[in-house]
Amino acid sequence: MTRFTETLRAENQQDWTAARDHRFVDEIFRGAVPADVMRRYLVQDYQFIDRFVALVGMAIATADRFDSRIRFAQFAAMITSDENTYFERAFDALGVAPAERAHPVISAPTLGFQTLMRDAADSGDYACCLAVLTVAEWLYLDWADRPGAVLPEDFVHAEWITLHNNEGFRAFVNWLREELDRVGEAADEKSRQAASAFFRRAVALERAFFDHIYAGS
Ligand SMILES: Cc1ncc(C[n+]2csc(CCO)c2C)c(N)n1
Repeated sequence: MTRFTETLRAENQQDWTAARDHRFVDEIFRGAVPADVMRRYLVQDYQFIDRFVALVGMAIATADRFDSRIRFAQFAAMITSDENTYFERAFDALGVAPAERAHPVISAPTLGFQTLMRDAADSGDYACCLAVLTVAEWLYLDWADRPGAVLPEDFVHAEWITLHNNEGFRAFVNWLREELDRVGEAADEKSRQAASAFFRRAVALERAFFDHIYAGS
């Protein structure tokens, strides 16, 4: 039987591929993302984390197994720890002012993501939470995973790649996919449809997010 996550990706192949093979991805591997584009990207991306952690919280609450709760709890601890100072260092290197880090004008795709994550959490449905989390992680592993690629010199570019293609991240994405396969295959058709709709919205927004950082440059 085809994996549920494979079916979901295939249903969204156009947006998925457009994101994975985006100009941004090509440029970041060459270390050639223009500074103003990288600045816009990271400033907007930084506005994700709050709703993202809330969504992980709902996944912890709605998971059907203790083991799954533990996985997500450990993931939440990792993404909220002080260990990763990438954004701070990147903002320093790119000269992003404090107000722009804390309270930027929120772009339409960022607002779309915030709404999507809120909607998924409000659904109180584990498969719907998983669908959104899986896209956010799996699509990033997919673009960042270029075996043998030489990393760019600038850490702003290089670390954004290695954050999304390291072994720990890969293992977590593999687990997320297995989890969504398992839960999706056990769900009734109506719940599966609901999770599919969240997956679709997430993939479309990932593409729109990459697109919009180039608008106007
Ligand atoms: C638009 C956008 N989509 C997905 C990710 C990937 N991502 C979102 S939260 C998270 C875990 C904590 O870093 C990861 C890997 C991103 N950064 N920006």
